[in-house]
Amino acid sequence: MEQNTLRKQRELTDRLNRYRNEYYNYNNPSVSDEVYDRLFDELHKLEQETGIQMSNSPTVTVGYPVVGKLEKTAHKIPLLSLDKVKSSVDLCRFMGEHQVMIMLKLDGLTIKLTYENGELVEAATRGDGDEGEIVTHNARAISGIPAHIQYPGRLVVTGEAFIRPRDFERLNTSIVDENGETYKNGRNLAAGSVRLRDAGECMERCVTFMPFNVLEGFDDLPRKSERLKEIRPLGFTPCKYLVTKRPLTQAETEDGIKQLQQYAKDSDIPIDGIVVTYNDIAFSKRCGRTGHHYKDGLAFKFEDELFKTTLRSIEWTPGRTGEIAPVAIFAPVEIEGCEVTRASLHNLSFIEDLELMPGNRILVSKRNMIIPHVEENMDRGGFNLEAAFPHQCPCCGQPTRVHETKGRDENGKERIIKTLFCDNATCETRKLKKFVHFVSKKAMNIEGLSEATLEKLIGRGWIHSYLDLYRLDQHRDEIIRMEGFGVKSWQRLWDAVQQSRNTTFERYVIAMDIPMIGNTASGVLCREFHGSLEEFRDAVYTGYDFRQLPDFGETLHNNIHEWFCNEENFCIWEELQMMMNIQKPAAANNQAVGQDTPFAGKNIVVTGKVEPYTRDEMNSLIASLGAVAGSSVSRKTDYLVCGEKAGSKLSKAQELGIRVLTPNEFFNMAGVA
Ligand SMILES: NC(=O)c1ccc[n+]([C@@H]2O[C@H](COP(=O)([O-])OP(=O)(O)OC[C@H]3O[C@@H](n4cnc5c(N)ncnc54)[C@H](O)[C@@H]3O)[C@@H](O)[C@H]2O)c1
Ligand SMILES: [Zn+2]
Repeated sequence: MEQNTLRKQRELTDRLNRYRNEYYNYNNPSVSDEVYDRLFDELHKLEQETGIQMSNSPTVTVGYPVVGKLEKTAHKIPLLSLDKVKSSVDLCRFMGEHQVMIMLKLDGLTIKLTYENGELVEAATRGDGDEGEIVTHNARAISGIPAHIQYPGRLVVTGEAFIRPRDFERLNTSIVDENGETYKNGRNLAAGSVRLRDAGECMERCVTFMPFNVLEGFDDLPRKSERLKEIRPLGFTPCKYLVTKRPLTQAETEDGIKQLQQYAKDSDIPIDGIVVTYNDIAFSKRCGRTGHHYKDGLAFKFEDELFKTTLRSIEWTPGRTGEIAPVAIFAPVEIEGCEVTRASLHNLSFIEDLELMPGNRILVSKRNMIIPHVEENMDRGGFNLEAAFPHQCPCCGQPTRVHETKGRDENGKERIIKTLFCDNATCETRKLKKFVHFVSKKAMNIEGLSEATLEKLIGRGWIHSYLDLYRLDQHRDEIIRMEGFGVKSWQRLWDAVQQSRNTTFERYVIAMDIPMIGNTASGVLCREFHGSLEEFRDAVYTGYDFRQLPDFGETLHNNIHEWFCNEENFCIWEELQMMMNIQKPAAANNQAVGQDTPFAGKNIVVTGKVEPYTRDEMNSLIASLGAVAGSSVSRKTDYLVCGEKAGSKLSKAQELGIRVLTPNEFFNMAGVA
């Protein structure tokens, strides 16, 4: 038992350290803070039981040793973390009779600023508490850090560098991390930005600094709040706080927290809780510390709730590509007033990582308040991959296959991802999903042909191939007699089928379901091959290299060639076309526009705000010029149209020597000014 507890303790320590490294060094954690904090509490409990703490335990250390390339600096006074509580009762107990400051817990990363005789001499991160990274070069790129102050001698302030939620929302559409993925939240982006080596790039990230403590200086003032007040005239904007005048009741405490929360919301300041700290500095010092935190303060953290339930089963359903997707079915839990019983498990690797087996107790959340997500398995152990998935397709009974791809996990990190496949092209569910795709809005857009109706028609044996949809009138009388059908609904359906014959290059290509060819790629192909399906097909047969097209890579290139190599695909491609009337694309009809401007055939990326146009409107304008609207800046980009408050795309374009246009220049050249 003792041995088991110790092993578990070691395992938890290692796991938490792995998460800390991801979080602090790479700004890219693989679990949510809720899960991290729960595991942390679990480890803490075990340590109390065994009386043993590993020297690298996260409960006795802070942050994580830094691995970055920036220069390091030692902290004379260690910068520690905060102890956490989850209830206002615990908070009141902590406050007792003492005067406290109730402050915003800013959600960013800690920065320490050192001034000597009025000059900023160093800005540093917290790092592992004893040693941080020097980020002085970025100080002028962060708002709220005065370079010179009217203060003789030494002044050291600590505070938080953060990105306002509204800025994050705007920036996050264009900024990606080293893996090309967008940042999960403002904290990670702030941490990534402050540690950039290029101050220019940092500047674009709109990072703000707010002090929450004066570490050295104003030594004659006995209270923290007084020292914080004194730095305001020096040019700082300290973090918002309330100072208690007498002991607060629980209701008053909760009220104070609400007030601060509202303030943060109104002022667009990101917080993840409230900090309470004793105001008297001499008393605070006497409280002492642990390896992890000073004992004079506490954090009351707001967290997304996790709901405990039991995994009943895993449902496997093949999709149209043959990939069999797993869904967790669990005992009902009520989340935000809705009963939830299902959550996607994404793929086999996700199940393997969580070691999920029916009967396990699991924690479920609603990520961003919307999508149910299985966060954690509380009963790990005894997992066996082979037993975790069906070896026969649940639909057609054919053997399944585990497919391994180099991919990225849900946080954007590269890894091998295992997915389950049914390779049987005639697998009924696969077939059904293919038809669902074929008739969908983006593809042939046959209105009113629902999945349920398709299932019935396939079940009766009336549709085997897409062509059969256009011959459905052969079964008109039987369809009219079908349950839920009648003359009117048949007529509506048949009209919709007829209507869909008037279609476009893009829709036709999307409907064919070439792997990974969707809206964007089909648009590119349409422009490249002048809206002609024949020209596109001929290009395939003469070995056209699709990698030369914007945003087309090796995989897309191969997908197209492989698709056309399949005899059946090719027959459908040709035969179905004869039933269609393919409309010419707008740009080709409107040659004059396309040829008059320098943009025809060019790849144009837009960044920042281009008033009064929305991004969609800009993209259609670009398309109408016979150009391609790219989503990211690369060597294939010809022009970057740079609106207000541009992000990292601008520096990328400058780096690559790509021509940058102001919106006005662009409109002039396009002749739409
Ligand atoms: N998801 C993951 O994998 C992962 C990994 C490691 C850590 N984490 C998260 O980070 C937390 C630990 O990080 P931490 O040690 O920085 O602790 P913390 O962020 O919970 O609290 C301490 C920090 O709060 C900040 N702070 C903000 N406003 C403050 C104020 N007014 N007064 C004092 N301090 C203030 C300071 O930077 C201080 O260092 C964990 O609880 C977890 O939520 C997550
Ligand atoms: Zn199957």
